[in-house]
Amino acid sequence: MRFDVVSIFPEYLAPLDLSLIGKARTDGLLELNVHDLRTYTKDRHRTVDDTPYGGGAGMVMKPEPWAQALTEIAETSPASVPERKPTLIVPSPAGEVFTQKLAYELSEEVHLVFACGRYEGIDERVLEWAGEQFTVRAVSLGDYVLNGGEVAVLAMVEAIGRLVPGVVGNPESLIEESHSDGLLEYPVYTKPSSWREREVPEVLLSGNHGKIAKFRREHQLRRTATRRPDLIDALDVSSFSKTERNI
Ligand SMILES: OB(O)c1ccc2cc[nH]c2c1
Repeated sequence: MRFDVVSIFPEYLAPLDLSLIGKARTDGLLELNVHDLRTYTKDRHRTVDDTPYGGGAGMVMKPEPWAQALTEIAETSPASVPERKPTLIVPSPAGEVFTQKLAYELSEEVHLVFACGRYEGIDERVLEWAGEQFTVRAVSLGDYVLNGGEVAVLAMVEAIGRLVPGVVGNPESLIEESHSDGLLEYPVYTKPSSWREREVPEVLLSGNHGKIAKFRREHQLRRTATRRPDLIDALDVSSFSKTERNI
């Protein structure tokens, strides 16, 4: 999987040199190229923004530097072959919401390109123009607004990259995590079994794997129903036991 990120703050992406994603890059499982948008400006002030047509507060990112940067990336893309285009992800509060389902879908791609907007956003014509060379998707982390796309890209690259085979050492750990089965994950405990007068649930010390699995499933359902009732509505409960349906 190759990632390319274009930003006016390339140093914002430095955390992707660390930990799991950093090791996957060293091991050759992931490739990450970060590009400074100002490299693709032509004026002495390296201008990337200008005032909005129609008036209004703030500035808008000029289209031409983006076209230069994205064209260069597309020309070297492993996905720029007949019947296949690289995917261009544009973080935006006006985008589809990023979910674990979308992370899995995108982890199947060979080349993801991220365009980090700043100011009031990128000239809309860039997203229209880019559709010739890319599959373009505007994506939001959630219903709140950041100051630019970089933080969203950090989250998405980690969420997507960790799903690429070989990146996470034990793939089984991807199975029982939140959202992998539509539910939130169960509570976890470790030593000591008694801590500040709080005990680990007895069943987890029993060695009875059937009872442990039942305990964990019930806590997944209870936690999801309490914290994210919206996820319950989306579940296919036809496989649930009578007890599970009444939690
Ligand atoms: O909240 B966001 O995901 C986001 C993304 C891009 C820009 C550009 C200016 N503000 C932004 C916010």
